[in-house]
Amino acid sequence: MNHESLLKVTDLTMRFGGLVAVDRVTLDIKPQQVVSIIGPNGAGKTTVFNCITGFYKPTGGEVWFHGKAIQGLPGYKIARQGMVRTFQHVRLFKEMTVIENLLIAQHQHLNTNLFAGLLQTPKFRQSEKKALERAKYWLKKVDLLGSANRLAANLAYGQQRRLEIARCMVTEPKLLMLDEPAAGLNPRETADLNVLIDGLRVNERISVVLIEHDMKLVMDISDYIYVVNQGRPLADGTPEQVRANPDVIKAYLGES
Ligand SMILES: Nc1ncnc2c1ncn2[C@@H]1O[C@H](COP(=O)(O)OP(=O)(O)OP(=O)(O)O)[C@@H](O)[C@H]1O
Repeated sequence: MNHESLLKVTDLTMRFGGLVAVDRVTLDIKPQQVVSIIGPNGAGKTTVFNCITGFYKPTGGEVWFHGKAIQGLPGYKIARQGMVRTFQHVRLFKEMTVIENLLIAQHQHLNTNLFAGLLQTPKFRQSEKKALERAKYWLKKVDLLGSANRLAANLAYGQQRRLEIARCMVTEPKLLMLDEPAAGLNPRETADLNVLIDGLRVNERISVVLIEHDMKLVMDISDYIYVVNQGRPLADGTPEQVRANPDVIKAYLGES
């Protein structure tokens, strides 16, 4: 295993009965890299995410994160090792306020001891204070500080998507996985997302993997791109290399 890698996936395979949804996909994500996975609808991108993040148990292949084999571990254990994700569809606690969403994410992540909470031990109070500071820091970053006490359900769609990213970031991950973060956003919101993701790499020094259909965003933001087609790797390279790859042009870019 290459110790330069943050995430290394080799020959990842996922079968559903007779369907091979993911067929020997290989990925190599370095620290502080933004990497996109692209491909047409049904290519297997979300299934790759589900296998890596522990929502599915892959039927084959290896997943190494930070030097440890993690394939087959449950999602919560993988999340605690510093890999967190968003989903294609917004998944917030809609009946809670914006800031409560960020506080509960930290409780879930740290598995805060309820007993310590009831007793209000100094250690517990200290960690509550830190959790609140982190929540405020991320609300500011995603431009939602003014909406801290609104119900998540009452936010505009673009704000909900930003809150999801903040909810991941308060757990201080090493790797953030975003499933179609620009879907449903207007061009201005997509441009803001571009700046936000770039800031995660530069300021927070984390890596980001995204599944995305917005080619402008993908080409602008990615250090490296993997293309999958019908579950199989089709091509990979820098945005320039992928843009110039005849197979990719034929299969995808030529379509739009
Ligand atoms: N739980 C499941 N059971 C059976 N088949 C599944 C399951 N999840 C995904 N598939 C199938 O696996 C294939 C890949 O689906 P997947 O959602 O990973 O594609 P995708 O590239 O993410 O598509 P999109 O861009 O539309 O989100 C599809 O044929 C899909 O129907």
